[in-house]
Amino acid sequence: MNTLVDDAKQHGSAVGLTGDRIEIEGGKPLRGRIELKGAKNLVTKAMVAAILGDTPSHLRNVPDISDVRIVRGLLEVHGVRVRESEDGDGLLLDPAEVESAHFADIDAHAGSSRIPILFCGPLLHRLGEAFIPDLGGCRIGDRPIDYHLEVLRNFGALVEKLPSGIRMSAPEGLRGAKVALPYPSVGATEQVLLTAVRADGITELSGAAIEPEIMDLINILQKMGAIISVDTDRVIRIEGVEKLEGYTHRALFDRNEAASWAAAALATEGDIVVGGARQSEMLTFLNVFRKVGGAFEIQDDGIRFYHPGGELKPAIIETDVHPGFMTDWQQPLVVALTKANGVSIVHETVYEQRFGFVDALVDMGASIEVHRECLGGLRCRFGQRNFRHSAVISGPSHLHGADIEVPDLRGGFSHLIAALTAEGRSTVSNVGIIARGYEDFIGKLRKLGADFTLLA
Ligand SMILES: CC(=O)N[C@H]1[C@@H](OP(=O)(O)OP(=O)(O)OC[C@H]2O[C@@H](n3ccc(=O)[nH]c3=O)[C@H](O)[C@@H]2O)O[C@H](CO)[C@@H](O)[C@@H]1O
Ligand SMILES: C=C(OP(=O)(O)O)C(=O)O
Repeated sequence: MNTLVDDAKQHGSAVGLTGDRIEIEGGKPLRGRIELKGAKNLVTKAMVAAILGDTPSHLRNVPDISDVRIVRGLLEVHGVRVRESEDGDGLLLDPAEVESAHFADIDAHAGSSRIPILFCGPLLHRLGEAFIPDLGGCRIGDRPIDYHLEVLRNFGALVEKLPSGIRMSAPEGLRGAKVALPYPSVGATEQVLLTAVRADGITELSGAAIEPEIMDLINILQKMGAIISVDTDRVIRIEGVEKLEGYTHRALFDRNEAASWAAAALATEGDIVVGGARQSEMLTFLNVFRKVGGAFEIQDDGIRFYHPGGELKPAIIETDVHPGFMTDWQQPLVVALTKANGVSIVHETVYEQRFGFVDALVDMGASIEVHRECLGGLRCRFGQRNFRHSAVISGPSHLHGADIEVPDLRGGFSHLIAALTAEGRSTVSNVGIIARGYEDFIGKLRKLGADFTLLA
């Protein structure tokens, strides 16, 4: 398994980031405008969907992040020809040669992202077999893939676990199935969609996740020729079809990146216009942002997030599946909550170990305790187990500079914000990990007036 430092180097160098440490002089409000591109959590899946088409696909609004580069490499190993579109804003993905590819290099992609597991359905349809190397992604809990494997077995796939990954085959093809997820997993819902669209017959999925990125994947699949209906109560029905075409699609904006810059504006007492952000996919975030004392203005082509002056207020937040408060939003917002006047609670109900990042905030002077109990109201899956998954944040705290190390993608962004708000100088290392999901975050920080130096 890769170490954190290996991960950081891999992701940073994938996007040409020179240096893996950043020295930040805190205390300057971030001000200005930045532009978002497509969502990491949609774009990478949309790229995989291109394998299902008989003709090339054109995906627009693609961010230059390392997860996209990694999935591009994986697609190329599987015979998909990938090139930039002429407008420089997207990718052309041509799956014509998938059948003749010899994917000898697949092991080189082990541990790099979570996306390889979503290759199963499309590859089983095209080749009758698939090999999935060990997965990567953020280290925020066990991240099992039992739902994925169970779903694939329901479609008729044979699953064989090997020391280096998972081998799958479907000697008799895949057929539609009635599938119920025990928890509305985003990845497992996408697994069902990408497999059911070309399976023989009808699939009914209950307990589905309905995140906006999933809805946009459904838009893409419908453009390709799929028949999918989204019913009430987390039920999705898919009628398998024999043939799908390529698609042309502009990817949904990255609402997780938007929430991160919003939190940065609030914590640094700044004012950031996040170009490309939209209200409807961020309703839940906007409510919380307003309740803690942030202000926003919905514009035609983005959202302005700013600190309107006055005290920030504490909040009780429970992360949840959509339409709840997204788990990927909590880490940047926790930094703003360290500045609020009173006691806030953040109950993480999606991942069991997503508070590793707070140790660094405590070193910087924040008062945060993480408990095993479900604090907040909901009893979640982690309550009677040994996971420290409820954070109590007492503020306001005055953060001071420190040497800190990025633990994962969102935790890393929260560390950047903490350093930007702190008094004095901080050194944040392993920043390459942030390149997994934030396009040109160094350029954006510069544009917003942050005071920093990138170190080798
Ligand atoms: C690339 C991508 O899109 N990543 C997002 C995706 O991750 P990802 O798709 O991995 O997250 P899931 O929704 O699947 O995970 C939710 C929960 O289900 C559990 N689980 C999941 C699958 C499984 O087979 N067994 C199982 O127990 C997980 O351990 C976790 O506790 O959704 C998460 C929840 O919105 C986001 O935080 C991630 O940013
Ligand atoms: C957890 C995340 O991503 P991944 O699932 O790719 O690790 C994230 O985007 O915060």
